[in-house]
Amino acid sequence: MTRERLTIFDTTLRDGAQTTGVDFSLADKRQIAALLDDLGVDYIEGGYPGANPLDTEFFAKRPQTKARFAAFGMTRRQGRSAANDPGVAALLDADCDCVTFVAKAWDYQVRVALRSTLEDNLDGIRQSVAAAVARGKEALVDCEHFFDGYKDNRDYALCCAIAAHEAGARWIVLCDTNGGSQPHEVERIVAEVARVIPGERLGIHAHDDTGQAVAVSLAALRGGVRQIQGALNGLGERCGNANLTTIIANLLLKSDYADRFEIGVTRESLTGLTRASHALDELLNRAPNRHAPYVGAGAFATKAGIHASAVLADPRTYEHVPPESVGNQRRVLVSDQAGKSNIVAELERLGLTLRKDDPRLTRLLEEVKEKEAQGYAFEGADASFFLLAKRVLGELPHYFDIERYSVAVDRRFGAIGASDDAGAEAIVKLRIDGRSTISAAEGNGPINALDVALRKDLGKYQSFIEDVKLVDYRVRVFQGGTDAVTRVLVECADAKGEIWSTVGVSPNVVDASFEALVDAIIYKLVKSGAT
Ligand SMILES: CC(=O)SCCNC(=O)CCNC(=O)[C@H](O)C(C)(C)COP(=O)(O)OP(=O)(O)OC[C@H]1O[C@@H](n2cnc3c(N)ncnc32)[C@H](O)[C@@H]1OP(=O)(O)O
Ligand SMILES: CC(=O)C(=O)O
Repeated sequence: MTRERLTIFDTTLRDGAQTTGVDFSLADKRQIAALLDDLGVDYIEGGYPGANPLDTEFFAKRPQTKARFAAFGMTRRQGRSAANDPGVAALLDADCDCVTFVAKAWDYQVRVALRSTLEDNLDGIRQSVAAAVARGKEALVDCEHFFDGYKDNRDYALCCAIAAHEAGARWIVLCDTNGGSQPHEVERIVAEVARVIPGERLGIHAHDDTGQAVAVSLAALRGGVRQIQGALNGLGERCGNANLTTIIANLLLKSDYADRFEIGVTRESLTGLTRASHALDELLNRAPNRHAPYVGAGAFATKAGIHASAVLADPRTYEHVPPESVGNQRRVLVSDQAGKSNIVAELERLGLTLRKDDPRLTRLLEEVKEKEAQGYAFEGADASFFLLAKRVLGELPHYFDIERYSVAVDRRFGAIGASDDAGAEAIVKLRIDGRSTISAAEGNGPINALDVALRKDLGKYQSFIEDVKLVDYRVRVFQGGTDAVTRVLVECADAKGEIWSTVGVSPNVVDASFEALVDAIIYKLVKSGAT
């Protein structure tokens, strides 16, 4: 059966720039465009030339993409002709393949927001589209508030869409701008519109204000649209746009869509989806959403013991698609919810083999549960779990003893006009092979000072840890109040790119940090084969 071609339109660089807390640089925009192009989307909406210097500069030297490159902006302002509107001129002059005009499609918005007449708005749509077509650009019209408008004044909303179509727009995009529409409404309305304008000219642009933008987009597809708009990781105004990361995976992996439709993203490039999603977060300096469908670290993570034992028998018992299909991976977590199956799986991932009937496994599981009850969390500290397992198995080499450490925090208040000065000093005393070493270090804070002092002189082991870098440090205080227990998670990396996490727990944040730092060093020594 031949499949119908479906068009994917990405607006990460335009609507995504309207996300609270997102502030793209020019370099970010270029990298994101390349990321999207590698993925295989059909259109990349680059931004709004003329609205701000960044977007104007971005369009002055457009990225070279296989995807069609779109400039976004509004239809001509009221009281002006399209030929005499600097905003429209900036769009027509922009180095792009197509222009997306945003146009009001709800009579109430025309009256209240534009303070214009219904006829002038229609004329603005016609003139703007015609001007783009005359300049040899493909035109798209985002019919803003289309669904709310349709429910309020069906005829006017349709007139806007028809005006765009008749003026020569390639795509008429029905927008759920306020994000309040329900999937069943959208499916019905799209099916009605598709009786007037062919579905292969219709698109959907949905916002996620009811948490249903993906469902709304897929409902619109069932209703008849053949273009889906969205943004990577669901970036966008307010609660975001339809999450293209999720939509693309659904379209390729769910047979209802995959059997009927073909998209530019291939099954092969789908295996880069998790990487692309995380690369975007990295550029934005945001932690990836662990719970994101398909690409989150938790999307294929199994915590419950009962699930783990089934997943080990056959992953399909608790996985709706194979994690590799989207470039993600299966994880079986170790925690107080674990059974022996979780432990066996995690040990195996860490390179340790233990049979399920080995009595040491029972001891290890008991230790895990006991430590978790004290506040440890091994789920995010695989290296500490590895060391615990090695200890229980009697396989952990003894490298050094810690005799003591101390830390002093110092703050000097400057004279008027001079700046304040804050810092910390730490001393760490170790015994290695019967010899005491004492190291002192300064740092910008107590943990930094301790970290530097601990790694300053490890005697014969020093060469094994030279390339260790602390890359993340997180503190969680639980049980409230000043007598609370503190959990510290530390993430380290080495020159080979290996990353490992350790945990420390104590009522004292410095002590918890020291425990996690020591585990991080011992893990590196074990992994390096130091004896
Ligand atoms: C649904 C969406 O997400 S649309 C996303 C739009 N994106 C953005 O707004 C981000 C970039 N925007 C901007 O930088 C600025 O708003 C600009 C440069 C476009 C315009 O700035 P200003 O000229 O200062 O106008 P301002 O933003 O205050 O108001 C928008 C104006 O456009 C008019 N307008 C809004 N939509 C349309 C439209 N589709 N067609 C014609 N005019 C429109 C409004 O009536 C208002 O007119 P007014 O200035 O006569 O009151
Ligand atoms: C065009 C657009 O971003 C919207 O209507 O939501």
